[in-house]
Parts: sequence; C-alpha cells; structure tokens
Amino acid sequence: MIELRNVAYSYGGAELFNSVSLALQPGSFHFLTGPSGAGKTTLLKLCYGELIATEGAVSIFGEDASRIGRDGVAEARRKIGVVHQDCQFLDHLPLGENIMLPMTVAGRKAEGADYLPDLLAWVGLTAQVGQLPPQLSGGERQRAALARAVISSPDVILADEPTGNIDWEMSQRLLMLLVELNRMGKAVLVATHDLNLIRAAKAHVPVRILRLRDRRLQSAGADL
Ligand SMILES: Nc1ncnc2c1ncn2[C@@H]1O[C@H](COP(=O)(O)OP(=O)(O)OP(=O)(O)O)[C@@H](O)[C@H]1O
Repeated sequence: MIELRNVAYSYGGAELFNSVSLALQPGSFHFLTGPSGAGKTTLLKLCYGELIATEGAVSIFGEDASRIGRDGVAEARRKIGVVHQDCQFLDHLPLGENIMLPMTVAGRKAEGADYLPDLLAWVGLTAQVGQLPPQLSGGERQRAALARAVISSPDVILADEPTGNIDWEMSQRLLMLLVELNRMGKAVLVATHDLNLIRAAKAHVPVRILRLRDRRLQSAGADL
C-alpha cells in the first residue's frame, strides 16, 4: 500500500538518512525506533506524502508520491490515519466534533456518529466528549488523536509516539485497538521509544521492528 525504495531525505543540510526501503503491506505491523533526531517523524511524513524524498521513490497506493500533487496526496490521505506527535486540534470545536472531523469532511458524518461512542469508550474519553481541546490533558489529547486517526477506518495507520504521555494501562488499551485494526487487515506503523510497548505487541501479533540509526534503516528484533 505504501512503499519506499532506496529513499534518502535531507532538509537541506546533511542527509538525514539514505538507502531506506520499506513496504507497508495489508495486515503488516511495524514499529520504528531509533535515537531522538534520527528521522522517525520525517520517515512517517514521507509515507503520507507530507514530504517528498530527495532521492529514491515513494509509492502511495500505487501512485508515485513525487507526481501526484497536492490533490493526489489529499485523496490518498483519506485512506491513511495519522497520529501526529503534537496532536493538533481545532480548539473551538468540542472533542467529539474534532474526532469526527475526518468523517465530516468525507461527508460520512452519520456513519461516524454511530461509531463515535464505542471509540470514545475504548480510549476512555466518553466523559470528555463535550470538552474543548485546551481543557484536555496531554494524555487525553493523545488518546483523542488516535481516535480521530482511526474513526474513518483507514487502510494504513501511521502513529508517531502515540503513547508518549499515557500510563501503562491506557497505552495497553491503545495498543489493543491498533492490534484489532491490524487483525482486520490494516497496515500499522508506530514510531516509538517505548520498548515495553513493542514487547507487549509481540505477544499479540507478528511485528517487524525497524531502527533508524547511523542514517540507515535497520531490522531489529532479536535483542528486544
Ligand atoms: N522542517 C525541518 N527543517 C529542518 N530540519 C528539520 C525539520 N524537521 C526536522 N528537522 C531535523 O531533522 C532531524 C530529524 O527529525 P525527526 O523529527 O524526523 O526525528 P525523530 O527521530 O522523529 O526525533 P524524536 O524521536 O525526537 O521525535 C532532527 O535533527 C530535526 O531537527
């Protein structure tokens, strides 16, 4: 569904990474680890067309990311749920409306409204549905960001540190939500520093663990 072939990226200065190849197939579950600043967020941005590779090729649902343009990227993103590290929301809209936004924009608001209560219960935010985003804690925002990313049942879920501010019990719940979606055939890629989360996931699904380090994407796993 998303494929990177021999990709390099540079923000203009030194090359952040090169020779990166990765294929996100239906039903795959990847973790991406690596030191802070290695380029994990950058790699995710390449996967959803936010950035264009400086070398190599990125294919998003069969289309060359460097050629599909803004409209093509917008179209592809309807099938990709992204959990951003900074969890931005529209501050004037209540939480429920924020989570529903991908469905509202896609003209599927009624369908989203059916799914919203279950999703809120799963991420433990039922009581907060009417609150405005500035009234939420960091962990609540992260849970809401995951709910918003998955409400449209995207084919691919890309999550950047989705459990950074969350206690262990809740991060297990969020993990299980990703595991369930993965079992339904969705491709999942999670960037995280949390090795315990990776270990917990391994108990439920076959996962591939990748590490960005020394400007290369390496396969990790045996040592975790
Ligand atoms: N827009 C930008 N312009 C220039 N440099 C950038 C930009 N965005 C990120 N960088 C730099 O690129 C490097 C990789 O950043 P990135 O956010 O991808 O790393 P990361 O592995 O996700 O880090 P962390 O684990 O701390 O979130 C960092 O040195 C960062 O300062």
